[in-house]
Amino acid sequence: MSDFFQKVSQQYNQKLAFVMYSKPNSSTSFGLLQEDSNSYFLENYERKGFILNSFTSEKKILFPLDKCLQISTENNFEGIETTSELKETYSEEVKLKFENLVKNAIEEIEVGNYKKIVTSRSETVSIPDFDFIKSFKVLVQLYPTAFKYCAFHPEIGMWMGATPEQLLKVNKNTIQTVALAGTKTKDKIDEDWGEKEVVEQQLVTDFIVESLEPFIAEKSVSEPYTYQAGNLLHIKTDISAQLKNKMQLGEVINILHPTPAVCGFPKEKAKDFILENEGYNREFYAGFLGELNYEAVNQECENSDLFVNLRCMKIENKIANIYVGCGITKDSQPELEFFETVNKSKTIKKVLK
Ligand SMILES: C=C(O[C@@H]1C=C(C(=O)O)C=C[C@H]1O)C(=O)O
Repeated sequence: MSDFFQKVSQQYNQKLAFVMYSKPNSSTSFGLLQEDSNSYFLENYERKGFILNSFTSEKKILFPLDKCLQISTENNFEGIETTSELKETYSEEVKLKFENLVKNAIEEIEVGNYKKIVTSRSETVSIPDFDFIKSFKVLVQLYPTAFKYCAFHPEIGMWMGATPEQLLKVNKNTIQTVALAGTKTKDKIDEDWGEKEVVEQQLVTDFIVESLEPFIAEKSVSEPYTYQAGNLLHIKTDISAQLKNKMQLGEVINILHPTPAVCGFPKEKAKDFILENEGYNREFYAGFLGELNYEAVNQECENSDLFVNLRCMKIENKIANIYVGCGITKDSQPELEFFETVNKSKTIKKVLK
């Protein structure tokens, strides 16, 4: 085993916090190994470190840079098997329960209370022979364009994922974000997007652009385009702008998170619907994670690189809890939405084989 993974493995054996991650299109994995057994939480957005922020923002775990050993490795993991087809397995009971949640959301949207609600579910898979280092390597190999990570913290256990969605990238005063929504499988690449997906994604773009307006200048918004994430395709719009005041980073994050891509619109009402109706705790799923105020090499500035925690799982006692959701609008069909979550769960299930 390489030195990098040996250190991570020792860290885990001592039940000390760590995170390892590899950014989109990068050939490097980074690790932060916390040197003490304290729990650190983010109190303000001037801190430097790796943050794991829960969906409701109740928990903001920080791996402070000044308390961590920083390590890295090149991603040339040889001999890792990454190709295998998955059987679809789900119970009728699970399907019915999710379809009822979706129906409930559609009814609320039809009476005009919401424009969009993102409903989700968690699914458990038994993993008696799970090896987190091997699974992380497979994630990195399988999803080069995603943000891949594996984090362990005594407060929250082990989480792992490969997300296609950037929440916010900050470089000097330039900020970048995306509106990502609408889903179909890769084999439908030549079919046009349906009206439902186009409307659903535009709503995310409009929310982001309108709510960032007071904080930004010189914005640039791309045309929506098709973006591949594993076996799925999404509609994506790239948004960039100049931040008027760097001190407003925390406010910008609070405005963006959770976006209508993972929560709904109007935001606070949709969050309440989710908390009251989903019937389970999302914890860190659909929260965000990543680098906060890292010193950029050769630049006199600090950079942040944050991602929405999607296509992820929590590992607990030889069980993987996989989290998957989908955006519901008035035109949603409950059964199709259920199958969308089944397709999304394959991203993670592939690394459990
Ligand atoms: C909610 C998830 O994904 C989000 C919802 C999407 C949709 O509804 O089409 C697409 C991409 C993500 O913004 C998830 O992966 O769990």
